Amino acid sequence: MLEVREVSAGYGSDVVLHECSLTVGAGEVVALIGANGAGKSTLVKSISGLLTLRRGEITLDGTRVDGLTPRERLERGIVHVPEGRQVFAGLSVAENLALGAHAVHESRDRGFVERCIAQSCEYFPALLDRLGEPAGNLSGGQQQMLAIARGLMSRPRYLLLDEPSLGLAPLLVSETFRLIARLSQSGISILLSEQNARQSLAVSDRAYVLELGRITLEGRSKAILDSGDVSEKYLGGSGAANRNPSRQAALEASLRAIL
Ligand SMILES: Nc1ncnc2c1ncn2[C@@H]1O[C@H](COP(=O)(O)OP(=O)(O)OP(=O)(O)O)[C@@H](O)[C@H]1O
Repeated sequence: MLEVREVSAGYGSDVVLHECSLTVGAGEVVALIGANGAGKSTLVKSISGLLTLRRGEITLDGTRVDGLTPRERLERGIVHVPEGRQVFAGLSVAENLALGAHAVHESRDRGFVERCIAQSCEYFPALLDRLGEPAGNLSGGQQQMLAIARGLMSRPRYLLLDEPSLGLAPLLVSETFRLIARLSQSGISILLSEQNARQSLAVSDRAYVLELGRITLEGRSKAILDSGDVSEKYLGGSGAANRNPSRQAALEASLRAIL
């Protein structure tokens, strides 16, 4: 089990998360839902190690991991697929995927990497046809698939998906949520950070609602969906991302730190 206990975190003098606690059990899909700016990405970055905690602790199967580097957490199976896809546009699809394998395996053995690519792309057959092309040539939806496939190259036990449906056309959004269900069936535990509350609740076992850096609601996803406890502001759709160049630069730096 992945356990986040009373975690506070932030940037500079700003405290964004206030004593947040959540768990992701083996084989579970857990949704972390909240509006733009609620702190979802900050919580995900705290778990993967891109952000240092101010307070609290994070354990994996009872062992503290919050003192570990992002790479050490990756090696223990905590894999972060960051918001905004962040594929390396100038590198080929295969090179982007290989980076995922190299992030955890020192071996640069070509056969090994090729086997990893074949396994990861079982979920994304369309990528197999385009391995030699620059990732920048792919559509937005395909780049999102590539970002997830790159995460799978690291053989996750706990996959942290940050806003995977953001900016995708409705058909691709549905496809992304179907993919999450398939990944879960293969035994990967998933923390799904999303603004798209309705579909996240539909695909997850349990959910937490994050508002202004605080967990304000938690429970079985179906019960939350049925109860109407989550207001229209969460169920209204995917919302628009709060994008600005400096934030985009910070996101890209995050990706480089993971890989
Ligand atoms: N790198 C950063 N430096 C400073 N402040 C940041 C940084 N990243 C996020 N923030 C701020 O932290 C708060 C929470 O942002 P966060 O990205 O965690 O929210 P979110 O729920 O993931 O929303 P979004 O959908 O916009 O990603 C916001 O006020 C945001 O402006």
